[in-house]
Amino acid sequence: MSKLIDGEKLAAPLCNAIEERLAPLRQRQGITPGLAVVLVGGDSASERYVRKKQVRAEAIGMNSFVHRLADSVNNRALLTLIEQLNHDPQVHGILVQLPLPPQIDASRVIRAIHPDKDVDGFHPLNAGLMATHGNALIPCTPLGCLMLLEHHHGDLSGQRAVVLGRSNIVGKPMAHLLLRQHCTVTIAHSRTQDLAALCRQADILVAAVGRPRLVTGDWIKPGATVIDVGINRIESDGRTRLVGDVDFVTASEVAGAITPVPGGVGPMTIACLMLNTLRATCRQHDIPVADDIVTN
Ligand SMILES: Nc1nc2c(c(=O)[nH]1)N[C@@H](CN(C=O)c1ccc(C(=O)N[C@@H](CCC(=O)O)C(=O)O)cc1)CN2
Ligand SMILES: [Mg+2]
Repeated sequence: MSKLIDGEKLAAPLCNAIEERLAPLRQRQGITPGLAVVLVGGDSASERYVRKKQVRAEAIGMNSFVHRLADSVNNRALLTLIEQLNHDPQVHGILVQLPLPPQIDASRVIRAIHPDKDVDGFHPLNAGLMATHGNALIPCTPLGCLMLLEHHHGDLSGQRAVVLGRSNIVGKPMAHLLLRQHCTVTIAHSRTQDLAALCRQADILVAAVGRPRLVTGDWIKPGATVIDVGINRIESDGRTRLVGDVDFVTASEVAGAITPVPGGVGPMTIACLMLNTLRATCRQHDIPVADDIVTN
């Protein structure tokens, strides 16, 4: 049986370390980091994730501002709100919860967020800086995956990594982060031929395709480290269950280490958002950025 990579266990000390940095910021500089989350519509999963962000931010002593907009909102109203938040000195981090309804131009919305406040790291400037080893705000889910990998796997240099999925939110930034750690990286996707054979070559396999239990044990190299980013709700035995992109039962018989769903990547996504909000705050106030909390 493989080792379980527990996301809650790593997220908790990370959040504690961030919380410890907030007291001196508040006492010596009078600064409380502020996170603004924009939620469009009433999607229940998005509601839950936004709530998690709000609860965690408040628990560690940040200010949290949630802006709810109707599902029918137009581009102009959303862009106007972002412009206000860009200029609000109480707000150090801005994110727009995805997905957005079809009438909204998501890429224009992301580009409207000031790059210094872009705590999701989705703005093209941050994406470009990350790809060129610059000082970027890094997308929370891939950053969390990297921390889990480094914690459990140690030095990643020379490891063969396969990233399943090419989204701007997870797949592409994950591949860049692994490359930065000197892995040999392949990005696989729906058109990749013989996906199973490719995955079997991976020392590190990151699955982020949104296909429930796609990756089974026979796709995994014995001893590999498997990071499951998928969060899929499926009906099973008359109830709704949360499963990943990896078939945990068969995969855990082969992998050396594996993240569960829930309790793996998800908690690290939220913790890394707190870290990005702290980093964005420090940068906006020209305070040395809390880089010693984690190094990547
Ligand atoms: N603007 C953004 N939108 C979305 C992002 C993002 O990073 N920025 N990522 C996902 C959703 N997401 C954060 O927003 C997110 C997803 C899941 C979790 C999480 O804690 N998952 C738990 C299970 C929770 C459940 O019961 O559903 C876990 O895996 O343990 C946190 C954040 C898409 N949109
Ligand atoms: Mg507390």
